[in-house]
Amino acid sequence: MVLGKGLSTAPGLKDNSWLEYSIAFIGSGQEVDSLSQKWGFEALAVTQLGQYEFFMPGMVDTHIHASQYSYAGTALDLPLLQWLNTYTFPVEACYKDLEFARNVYTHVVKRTLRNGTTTACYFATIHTDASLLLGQIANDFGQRALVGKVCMDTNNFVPHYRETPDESHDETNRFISEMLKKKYPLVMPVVTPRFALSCSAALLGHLGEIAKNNHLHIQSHISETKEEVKLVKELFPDYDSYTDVYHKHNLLTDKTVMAHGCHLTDEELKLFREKGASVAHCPNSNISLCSGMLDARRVLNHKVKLGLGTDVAGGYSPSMLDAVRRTLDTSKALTIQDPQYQTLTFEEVFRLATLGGSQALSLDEHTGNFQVGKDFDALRVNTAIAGGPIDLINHGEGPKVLLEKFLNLGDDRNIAEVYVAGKRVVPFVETT
Ligand SMILES: O=c1[nH]c(=O)c2nc[nH]c2[nH]1
Ligand SMILES: [Zn+2]
Repeated sequence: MVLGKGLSTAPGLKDNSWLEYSIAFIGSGQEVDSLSQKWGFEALAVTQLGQYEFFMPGMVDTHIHASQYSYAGTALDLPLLQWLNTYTFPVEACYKDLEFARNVYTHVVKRTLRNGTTTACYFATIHTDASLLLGQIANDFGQRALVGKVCMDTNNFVPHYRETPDESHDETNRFISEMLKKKYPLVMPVVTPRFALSCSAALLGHLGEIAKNNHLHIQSHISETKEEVKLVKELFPDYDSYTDVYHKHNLLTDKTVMAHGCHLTDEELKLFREKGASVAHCPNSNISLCSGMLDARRVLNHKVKLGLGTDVAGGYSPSMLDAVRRTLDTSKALTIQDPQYQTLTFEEVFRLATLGGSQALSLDEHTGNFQVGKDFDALRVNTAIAGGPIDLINHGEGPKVLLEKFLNLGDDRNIAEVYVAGKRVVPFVETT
């Protein structure tokens, strides 16, 4: 496949089923005639990219709270635990109201798709029907998504926003079975204990069993702040570590993604690696709530799978381009503290936002890069879009410069089209 430079092309797409299209072959734009004969398509049907355009893999948001989108960009003045009690729990309690849920969830799915998030791993709320609605909306707009009904049976500060252990267990089973019954091609349920401070040991045990028996994905939070780590130690004194709390409840598997991990020890990262669990790096949230700075290089050196997350609304931006920039900023801040530190490169961070994310969600068989057999999840980027945020002063920039400019300066105006599993999902098709 050739990027930009006025040559062609998109990867060849093979009809895989009634809806999904995977990449059948990758060839050079100069070989269109022979490729069209070999693969049986019309050479005229090939998409020709403009000089400053390219296709890139869709971005993977490995951690986003769809239910917190209504207050994104506000309420960033408290540390995590106070922030949850003051802003988050009262808002999440509103998702009992399905019309409220429909409005916010439609906005967040559209906003993230428009910003190039082809795959999202969502937290919803404790409400099963609203969580199912989020799955339906993601499916209707064509986004690939993992959707989690949040589980929490401990909440002393906002007691009307919690479940009994039995409710949480039964409603999780209902959520999973109803979601699987829908047979959405790209939307799946994910078992979602909020975090150890919100869940009794009994509930964690139930959720681990449910995930194991149904081979499901698992998501939660871990070691975001030092205060949280200290409280987990007090609440679970018989465990070796915060990670061990999840591990002993069968919640640390090769389909687990844990958000944050800023304060994980080397021993805990070794356990992550052993179990194949991954970390969602959420740098905007980590800085916005003054939680900590994840040393992403250390996670990578431990060979732990790592993706990026916006963590809306602890993170104020729903855009994965922001997550890319904050990841680079955090890495540079660590370099300021220690000039020997090996700063992440923009190419490495680009990989985290795409392939890294798909690996972190164990979806890399299907998405993350342009490889024959994977689904075509892609952004058509036009760095020179009229009225856009990028001025290309030097003519004839190569693909690497165009990509770096887009990652650092671009926004949704530069994302001309978004494809998920070969289907164009942005621009949106207006239904009325
Ligand atoms: O950033 C976060 N957002 C949340 O909603 C949350 N819940 C537990 N821990 C959390 N951290
Ligand atoms: Zn979160």
